Amino acid sequence: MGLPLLTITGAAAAKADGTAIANLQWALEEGQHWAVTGRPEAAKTLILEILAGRVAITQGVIRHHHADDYLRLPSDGIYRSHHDLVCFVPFHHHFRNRSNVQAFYYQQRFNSMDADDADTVAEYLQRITPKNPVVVWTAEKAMALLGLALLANKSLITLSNGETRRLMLATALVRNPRILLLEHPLAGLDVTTRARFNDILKHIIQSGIHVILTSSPHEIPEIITHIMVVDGHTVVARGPRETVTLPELAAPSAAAKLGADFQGLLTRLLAGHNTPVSSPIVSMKDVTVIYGEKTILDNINWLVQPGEAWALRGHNGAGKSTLLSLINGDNPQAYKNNITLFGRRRGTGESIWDIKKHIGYVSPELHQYFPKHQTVLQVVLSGYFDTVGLFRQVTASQREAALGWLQLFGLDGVARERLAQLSPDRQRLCLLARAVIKNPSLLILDEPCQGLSPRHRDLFKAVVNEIHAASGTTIIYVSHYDEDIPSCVNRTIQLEQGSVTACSPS
Ligand SMILES: Nc1ncnc2c1ncn2[C@@H]1O[C@H](COP(=O)(O)OP(=O)(O)OP(=O)(O)O)[C@@H](O)[C@H]1O
Repeated sequence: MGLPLLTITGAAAAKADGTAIANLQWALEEGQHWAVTGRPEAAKTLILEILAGRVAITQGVIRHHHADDYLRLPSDGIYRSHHDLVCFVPFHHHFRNRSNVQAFYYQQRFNSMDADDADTVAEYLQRITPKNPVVVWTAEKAMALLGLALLANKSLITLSNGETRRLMLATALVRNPRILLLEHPLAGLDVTTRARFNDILKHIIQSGIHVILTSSPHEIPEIITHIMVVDGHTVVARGPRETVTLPELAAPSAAAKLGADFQGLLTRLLAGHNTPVSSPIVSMKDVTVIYGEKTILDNINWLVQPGEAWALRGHNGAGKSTLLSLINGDNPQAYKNNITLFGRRRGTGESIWDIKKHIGYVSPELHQYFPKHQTVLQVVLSGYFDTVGLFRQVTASQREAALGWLQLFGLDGVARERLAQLSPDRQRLCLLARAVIKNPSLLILDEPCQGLSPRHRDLFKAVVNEIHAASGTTIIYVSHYDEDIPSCVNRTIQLEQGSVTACSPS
């Protein structure tokens, strides 16, 4: 047997938020494909970041034998490094505009004019020049595998969350790596794509790529041959799949319960709730959204009464986020439609702030575009003002409430860290605290649990149940996973290709 592709001996690394890995010993042999599972989420990601060279190790050695032949190639004026053959697909993605000077902003996709400033899917993929001379994956082949061919001429900024996740994977393939690192590749994908994912991986693996991914224990794709289990700062088990005992799976709890200590804190935080709204929260009549030639929402009728809790469901690209953008004031097409929010018809002189003051909101897009330079405490406090970051003075009681929410979500120890220094799952918890802090009349939770550990997911579901019960808050909840949906959600609206295909109870 030849040398392993990769070896790690005695490696240690740490991040500012306390995430750390100590004494990592590991080898990747030819033909092996690994899942990193266990907890916390951030430590699993840290292992991928170490392998990707994104976080430097402070002890130990990593050897990249997989790149030995590549590094011996004539340089031809190209700077070669083993990094050229390792591709990391993080949970978050950052596309830039055509001139590469500016990151997108999060409402930009709903302003179709701005879409011209972005590459199309095909342009973006064709622009990638792999350094690896062995090219297996062209843009066309990657688009075909990931069901992106129909989206080839779409502007990047207009893609839905699930479509974007698929594009990120295609981007990595077109770089033709030998080792592909995938952070929670299934998150954000709809049920059908998740079911196909093992097949997608099979094609990738058959092309000679070695896959290492992070995963929850119950979602490890069949094709994965080896498992590494993380607990805290260390790897507690690793080896062939059949020999590794998986960490106990958190039972998906339909009605997760809060511990007694949290219960008292939450009751205090929910005291002094918003004044109940009597008119319908949302009334949509024949709502249609068209971009260019494409109808994104087609004649939608939907009535949401105060205190109702809805699941908004549908495949990737069905139109869920677009529908929500009409409610939270982010989409200018709301004016052309017959939409009444909180008793006031859209387009009758109200400002977007008049709408947003009633709404607490979180979504993958908000997370992706949220500026990360402010502190965790500032980010949570910004929820009072519906601004993306804090730009105002706050009162002592607002500050106290923010610290209370941070305590509830286990983030009080990092209140003064910048958001950027937190792992994505903790950033998400911070944005969830931001969404609920003002006790809004309407909570719009678009894939709120994406990237959370089962424990944090259950905590958040319990919080939502409690908010709904104690405050009569209206809830609209989007998720591709049944187990992510809190038990208080008892109504469903289903979208397919922009049309309502089911609404229950009707
Ligand atoms: N400005 C735009 N121009 C053209 N197409 C757009 C625009 N905005 C959204 N779309 C398209 O509309 C469709 C619906 O997108 P939307 O984000 O609402 O889907 P979604 O149901 O939220 O999907 P996901 O589950 O992946 O988040 C997608 O195919 C998307 O590419």
